[in-house]
Amino acid sequence: MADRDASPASDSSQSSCIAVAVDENPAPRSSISASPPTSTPPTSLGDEHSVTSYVAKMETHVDVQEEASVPQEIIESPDTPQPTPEAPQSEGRRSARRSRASVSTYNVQILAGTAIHTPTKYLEKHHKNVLHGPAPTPANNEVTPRKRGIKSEPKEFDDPAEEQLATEAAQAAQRRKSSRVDLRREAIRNLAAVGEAVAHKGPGLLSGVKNKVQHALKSNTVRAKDTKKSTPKSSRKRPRASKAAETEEETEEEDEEEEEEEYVVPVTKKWLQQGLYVGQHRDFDARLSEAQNRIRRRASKKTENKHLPLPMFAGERMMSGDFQRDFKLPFDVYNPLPRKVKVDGWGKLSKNRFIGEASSLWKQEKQDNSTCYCEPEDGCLETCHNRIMAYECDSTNCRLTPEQCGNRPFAQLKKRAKGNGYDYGVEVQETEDRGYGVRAMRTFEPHQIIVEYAGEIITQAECERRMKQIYKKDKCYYLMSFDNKMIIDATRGTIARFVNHSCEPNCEMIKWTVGCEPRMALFAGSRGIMTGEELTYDYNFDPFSSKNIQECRCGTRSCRGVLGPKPKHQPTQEKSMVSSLVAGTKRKLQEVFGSGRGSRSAPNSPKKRKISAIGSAALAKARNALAETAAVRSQAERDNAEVAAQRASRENRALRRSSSMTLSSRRSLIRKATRHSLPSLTASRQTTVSIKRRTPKPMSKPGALKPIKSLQSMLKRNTPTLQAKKLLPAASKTPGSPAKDVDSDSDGSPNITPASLRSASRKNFTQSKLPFKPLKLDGLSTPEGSDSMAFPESDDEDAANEFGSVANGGIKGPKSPKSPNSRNATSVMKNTLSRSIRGTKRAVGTARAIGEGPSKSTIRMITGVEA
Ligand SMILES: C[S@@+](CC[C@H](N)C(=O)[O-])C[C@H]1O[C@@H](n2cnc3c(N)ncnc32)[C@H](O)[C@@H]1O
Repeated sequence: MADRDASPASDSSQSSCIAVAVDENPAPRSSISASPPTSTPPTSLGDEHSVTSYVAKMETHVDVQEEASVPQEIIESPDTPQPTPEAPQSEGRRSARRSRASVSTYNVQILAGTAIHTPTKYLEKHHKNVLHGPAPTPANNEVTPRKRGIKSEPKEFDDPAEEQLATEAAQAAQRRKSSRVDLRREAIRNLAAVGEAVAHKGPGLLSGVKNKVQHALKSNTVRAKDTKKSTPKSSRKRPRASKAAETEEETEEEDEEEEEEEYVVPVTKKWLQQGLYVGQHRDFDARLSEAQNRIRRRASKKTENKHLPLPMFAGERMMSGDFQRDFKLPFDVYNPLPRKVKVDGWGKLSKNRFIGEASSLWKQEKQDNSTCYCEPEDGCLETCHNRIMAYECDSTNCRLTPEQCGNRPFAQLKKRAKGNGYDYGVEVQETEDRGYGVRAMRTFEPHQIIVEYAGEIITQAECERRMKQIYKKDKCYYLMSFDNKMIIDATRGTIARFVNHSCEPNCEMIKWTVGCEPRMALFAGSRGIMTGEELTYDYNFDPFSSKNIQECRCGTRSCRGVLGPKPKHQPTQEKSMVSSLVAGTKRKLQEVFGSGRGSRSAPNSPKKRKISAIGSAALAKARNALAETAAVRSQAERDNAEVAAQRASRENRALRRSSSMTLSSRRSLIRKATRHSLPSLTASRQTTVSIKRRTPKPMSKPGALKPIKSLQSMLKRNTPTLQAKKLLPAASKTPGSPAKDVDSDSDGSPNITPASLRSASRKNFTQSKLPFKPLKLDGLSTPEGSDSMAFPESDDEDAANEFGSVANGGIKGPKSPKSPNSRNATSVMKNTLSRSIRGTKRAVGTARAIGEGPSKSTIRMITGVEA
């Protein structure tokens, strides 16, 4: 056998046999340890046998289990027949097992207490061992029979090395056990001390403490049914509380009986097992493995919020219950990543492109220039003339360097576009119910430029063609009318085309002139923009026909309900004002042609015939003029309907924008600066157009006005015609002027009612008498091409006088200084007619421009095809 033992061909089973042989014929252990070369190397000290024979290892374990299950009494009973070494062995195999049992296997790391990794699957078991067991008492502070059985087994070691190892292992085990026992003993001592204290201080304290403990640890209380089963009833000792407790009523004792069955598990730290914030979902059970938790979570089918991990359950209140909204980080820490959204049908253009005739048309239109007179210390801020007029400063119209000048928004934008996504600051985002929208990825200061509305610049004719042919079936239009004859079609354009409408917008679309070219851009409103906000502006929608009116889903408080104007429901006073102006003109025409009551000429005189002939020709013209007036009126009515629809929100916004730029405030300020007594027409959609002397307020918006001491001088320099202000008092003293009406209010803020306007129209549009030509405000012209804000020139004054003379007595009336008696009546009438019509148109245009403010009078979205 020894030969076989040394044989290189022997396998593990063979070595098992060898072990048996060794037991029977004692031989030096060293020969046994000479394992065959095929065996695995030892994995631990004293493991020689186990590594050479897997079966042997298992057997050892079985033996230990068997011994452990032998009751103590049986082991210690003298009656029990004990196997003696001399006892005959029925099988050699049995004795082999016995001999192997004496060779215990040890894991050095576990013995030394350096084993740091415990597989998760053992955790629960370990957890139970440590936490779930009943509190030990000194009485049961003894080793279990199983362990005792192992330990008490006498061991005989042939090999001194082996003996030493066994001794060391036993000591290590003892150390571990004793430290645990020490802790338990200490805990028990503490409990005893508490019990004593309770006994001295009475039952009140006991019940108080008991309640508190029960309350605090209620959530950690578990039933120990399984433990109860395994533990003999006699060994389950509850801590004796006190004599007082014993005197409690039986009912209480019954309760206690129930409570006895429960024991408290101390609160333990839930260790993170992987990743940051692991186990932060509510149903996480620290005693289960990650995988088990995952399975449980899936089984529960609860939808979990997938946002960034939170501190344990923080914000849960916000995300559930009444709030029901997703968690959002504060804006100042929130920095969304730029995303690129691909939108079908969007051809990107980064700057305007003139199409067809539009280019030549634009060049034909002589653009006004503006120059600023700012000093470097002014920095082209609120007081900059260019800024007021919405002109961008550049080297041609501003003396400041780009660094000094603060009125170059489009240049700023260009620089910004070269940066990264955050610099650019806007991105397309899909909205819930309004298609795409645009949101801010950064903050914008009040009135700061955000993005340019650029696209193809087309003529009105081209726009109509496109609408009828190309965009006929489209639901979204990207057409923006920003000039009398120009339209920006941003179907191919910048991202600004995606900005949605809101009745309470946070941005404004404003037309600027940059290097003699019109450009449109979205500017932040007076509140500024926060990161993440959706950008909106008021479309001032022109739906062309009622068929194209779309429902507004802006969801704001003052939502008008539709993107277009609301259906006409009530005639406004503005409308009546416009109609009365037109009616007044008609009446005058009738007066001119003799049908009026004021005609004094003889019915059949040659003069009358001549006049009548002239009159009939003029009448035809007048009819045409009336038709034109009617067209103007219908347009005005349409606008009025829109005005009515927008009134509420405009008023609100006007209030909010008290410090922002309005057309009227511009005019008011300019007039104030030039010390004209002419009151400004307040941009208002009220039923009466109030004329007030306003105290200009400071404004921060680009192009806004601010009371400035230098403005007057600047305007003097800039506008020589303003020198004519000296003539103003004379003008205001003109007989028949509405000066009395205007100054009727004691506070100097008179109202102009439709009646007074009517009388004003009869009395030559007294405003027209102003002998100066104020600064021409860009973007205020009527759709017909006449500049509503340009006051009549000197010939208008003449016309007005002539008109006045007609009104005051026909051709026989007072003569104008520039209308000699010899002037042909025909030309007088022609002039009168055409000017009266022009005056009416102007009045209508002015009335329209009044509530619409700068640029906005013409800037509007267009949708749908003309009905
Ligand atoms: C210039 S586009 C704006 C971008 C558009 N949402 C898109 O997806 O392309 C104008 C169109 O957007 C929609 N829209 C914009 N604002 C809206 C609002 N407040 N309510 C409903 N629809 C709106 C309308 O269909 C409108 O014709």
